[in-house]
Amino acid sequence: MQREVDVVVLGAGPVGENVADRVRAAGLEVVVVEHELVGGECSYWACVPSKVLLRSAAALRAARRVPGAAEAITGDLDVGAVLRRRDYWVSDWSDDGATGWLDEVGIGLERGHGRLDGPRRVVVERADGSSVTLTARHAVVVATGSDPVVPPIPGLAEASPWTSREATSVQQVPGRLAIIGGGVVACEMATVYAGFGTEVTVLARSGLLGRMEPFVGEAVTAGLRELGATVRTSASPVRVERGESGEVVLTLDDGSSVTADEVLVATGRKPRTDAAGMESIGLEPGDWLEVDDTLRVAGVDGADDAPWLYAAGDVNHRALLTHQGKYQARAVGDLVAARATGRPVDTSPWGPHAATADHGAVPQVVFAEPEAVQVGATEAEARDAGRDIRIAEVPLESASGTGIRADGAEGRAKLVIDVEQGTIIGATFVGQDVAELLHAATIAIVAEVPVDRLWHAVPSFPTVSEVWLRLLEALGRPEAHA
Ligand SMILES: Cc1cc2nc3c(=O)[nH]c(=O)nc-3n(C[C@H](O)[C@H](O)[C@H](O)COP(=O)(O)OP(=O)(O)OC[C@H]3O[C@@H](n4cnc5c(N)ncnc54)[C@H](O)[C@@H]3O)c2cc1C
Ligand SMILES: NC(=O)c1ccc[n+]([C@@H]2O[C@H](COP(=O)([O-])OP(=O)(O)OC[C@H]3O[C@@H](n4cnc5c(N)ncnc54)[C@H](O)[C@@H]3O)[C@@H](O)[C@H]2O)c1
Repeated sequence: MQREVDVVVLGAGPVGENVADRVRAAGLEVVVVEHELVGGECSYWACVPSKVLLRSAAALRAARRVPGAAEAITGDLDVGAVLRRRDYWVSDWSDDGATGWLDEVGIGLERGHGRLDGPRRVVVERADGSSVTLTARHAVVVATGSDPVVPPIPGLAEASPWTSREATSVQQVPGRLAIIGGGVVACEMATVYAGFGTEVTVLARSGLLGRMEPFVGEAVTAGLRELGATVRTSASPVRVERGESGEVVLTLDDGSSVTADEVLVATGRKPRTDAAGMESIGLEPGDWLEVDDTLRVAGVDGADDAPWLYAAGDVNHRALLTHQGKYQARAVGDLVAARATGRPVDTSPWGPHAATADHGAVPQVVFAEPEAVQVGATEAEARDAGRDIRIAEVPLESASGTGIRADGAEGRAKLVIDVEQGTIIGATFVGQDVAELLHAATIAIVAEVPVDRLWHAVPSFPTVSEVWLRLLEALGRPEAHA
């Protein structure tokens, strides 16, 4: 079967859905191709279930830190209720709601495995063995996301390790969980399972959350240990074995071993481009798709006269985050629609058709214990880039709102300021509930607000946001100009 449409979107995760939404809003005919669930990894096995699994224990910990509320807590975390709330949020792994929305807005859905088959063509193999060839009049947008990497540690693959999928869709909580990795998934899942009462051992070959400011990893290491987890840094498994009893034994490089009921691999992601027909258009299967700021894929057959292949979301490796992928989706969806309908195109930096923020303004919240958030550059990244910078760094509890919120609350806040520009280029916060502090920093970076002007952005008393004032005080009041 053959079908011609304006635009084909390969992959209906959060990013593919948003591309299709923008293209459809411009009146074009668009089909999304999905071989699993509409809504993608984020909705069913990643962001949504993980944050729901984290939330109940975080709320309980927060209440325990407030005398008066703490005394009202009469029991422990109800893990069964947490899992049921997770099941609700993932719609019991049904995408009926998502496909209903596609119907409502007039986006076509082809269920099946899609692969490129030369310029502008996508072949979809359906579950019943039939296939359809979709030809795109204007563009194909690849939004196929990423898969977890399982490192080649002897015995690991044979030991049926968990990936983030099993960890977020768990029905029977294990008594002991070993986690390989020290990144975001490792820290969030260690927080979830330690909160459930599981004996958690994190095996990180270096410190935790190594891409953030060093104080973040230190705070999360301490936070996880306080929850009862064992955090072993400089520890690498060299062999993994699941015995007949079902236990998993991990032998480490120092000769010691860890025994657990399950082992979670949290060692990064690889692109879903291995079985997507990349070779048919001159690209290498299994590679991340390199794009420019308009999300156009480089080095593609048949694109000499007019661009036709774009990639958004995890698959382009710019930022493996739902919100950033959806930002790219809005830019590329509108760009494809503008090009197709002859409307003006603006790919200039910060224009509607460019994903400029990907370079220096990507926000991320790590929902660990404690929360850790960052936008823009760390001090080390700024120094490596040769920038002339100033640093402001203060304890979170220097704002009285922090102490009112929770007894014994501790944390840290840090700004990286470009001296020449006089603007913030990086911000990091760690501590309870800092997630909601982040967007102010993102706005300051994207809008390039002069730090001197921030003295006029007055945070309310007594909120945690007053830490912004403490940060400005650390930098000093601006001088009046003669
Ligand atoms: C445990 C975990 C927690 C996370 N938490 C957060 C968070 O809190 N916040 C955040 O911003 N990010 C988070 N992320 C990252 C986030 O999940 C991803 O950045 C996001 O899912 C990327 O969206 P996407 O649409 O690019 O890819 P995906 O969500 O992976 O969607 C891609 C879709 O394409 C389909 N597909 C792939 N290949 C084909 C093909 N050939 N044919 C047909 N269909 C295909 C897939 O089935 C899938 O539905 C988390 C990730 C993990 C693993
Ligand atoms: N809250 C959020 O925003 C959120 C939550 C979860 C995941 N994510 C996204 O998902 C992506 C994947 O997360 P992740 O934690 O899997 O990756 P990551 O890149 O954050 O961390 C990978 C970790 O595994 C370690 N590692 C890599 N190879 C290893 C090996 N062979 N042996 C031992 N350790 C090894 C690394 O040193 C690192 O500590 C991230 O890029 C993140 O952006 C986001």
